[in-house]
Amino acid sequence: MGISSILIIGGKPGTFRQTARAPFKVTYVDDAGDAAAMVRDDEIFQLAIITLSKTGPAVLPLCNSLLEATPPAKVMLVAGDDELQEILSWLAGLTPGDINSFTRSTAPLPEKEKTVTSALPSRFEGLIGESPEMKKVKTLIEKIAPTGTTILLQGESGTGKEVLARAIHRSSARSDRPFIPVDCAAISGTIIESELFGHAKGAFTGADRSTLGMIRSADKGTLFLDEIGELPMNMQAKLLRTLQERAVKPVGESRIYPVDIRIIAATNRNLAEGVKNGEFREDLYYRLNAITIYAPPLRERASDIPLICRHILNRLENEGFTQKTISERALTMLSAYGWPGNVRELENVMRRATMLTNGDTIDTDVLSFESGHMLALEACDVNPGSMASHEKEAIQKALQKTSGNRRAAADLLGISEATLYRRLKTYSI
Ligand SMILES: Nc1ncnc2c1ncn2[C@@H]1O[C@H](COP(=O)(O)OP(=O)(O)OP(=O)(O)O)[C@@H](O)[C@H]1O
Repeated sequence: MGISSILIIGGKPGTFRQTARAPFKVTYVDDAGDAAAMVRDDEIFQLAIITLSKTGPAVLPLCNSLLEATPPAKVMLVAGDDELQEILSWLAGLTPGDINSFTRSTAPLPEKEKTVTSALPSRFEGLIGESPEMKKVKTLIEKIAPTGTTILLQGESGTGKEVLARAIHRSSARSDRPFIPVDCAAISGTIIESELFGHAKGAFTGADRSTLGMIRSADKGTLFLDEIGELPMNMQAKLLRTLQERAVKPVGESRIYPVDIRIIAATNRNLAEGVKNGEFREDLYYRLNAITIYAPPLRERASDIPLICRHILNRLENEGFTQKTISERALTMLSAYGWPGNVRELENVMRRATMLTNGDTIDTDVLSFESGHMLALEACDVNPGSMASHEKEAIQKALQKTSGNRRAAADLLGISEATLYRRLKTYSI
């Protein structure tokens, strides 16, 4: 079944930002009656967290609806906002796989400590790879994670920089405190200051209550600044001051608040180049790259591909896909590919292949990717001609699955409609 979906009832507005990038769907509802209506309307939740101080007597019928739903949801009752806040910061650090172990360990009225301990994921969970390149990275993490040093993660998109950051957090003394990821590229320039540093009530139009901001939400924990190279110059200056003074000044406030955070920053750009071009502050660059870890691209650790594929297949099974294995021939083909999108692209290829495979075993006929990136084809029993025929077959299967709907087929194949049209012409389909 593997529904990665959580319902949260009650709680203070503004406390939920921590789970904004959590790798599962989170739905927030203020009112227990509304929540019960959603369950009656057949919305499926894997876990419901109910704040008792906000729900009153309506909690009983709601619990009944959740427990009687098909499949039944796990229910966790928390007393008030403080407990909810603690659980949310902890959820933000989980992966979809963790959710299963978490819910397995959750009784309707859990003892908090017991639940927390049994749900704690292992340090390197989600960081799959036994190649010499990955082993080097893991050894480095073991050495530097406990020191609390600021770390800069460099690597191409999709190489697993966020996975590495979570592993560092878990291996540190801060592991039971929040891990707050911030995608600097995804927050618009106008709100980034208040998102990061918080704001006072009335600081600007629409600021009807004060907020903590992500930096203070990460107090005693780890702040993961993804795509740091995209941070606007004025925010770079304010971040630098925060790091130097270990204090935050929210927008519209005159006072400053001390914070104790570990920073892990990540970028797929060459930051040193950015400094040279005047796009990134040199002082902040030196502050951030006390230690740099390079996330190796997948093509440089192709020996990890079979392990990662198995991991992805397990994850897909947890999401509700039927169990599949992968043929040796398909693995050989995957190992010959250049993976410009790294592990993220491999996940997409495996997801598509799983959807297109009717039997138990994923084979080469359902693997589709840009053949321009094939490597060393002569080293395996695959040649560019067979690659084209596999691609053609994958397109035909996708069109069959979508009853000829080209847009849906393009989505299934993970390519644009324009690319699909070009391929249809090329292969005379
Ligand atoms: N070593 C790994 N083992 C298993 N899965 C991985 C590994 N590395 C990355 N992934 C998976 O690949 C996907 C991309 O990882 P992640 O978001 O950490 O990459 P990233 O380098 O931060 O990408 P970007 O630069 O685009 O933000 C995620 O779904 C992650 O779970």
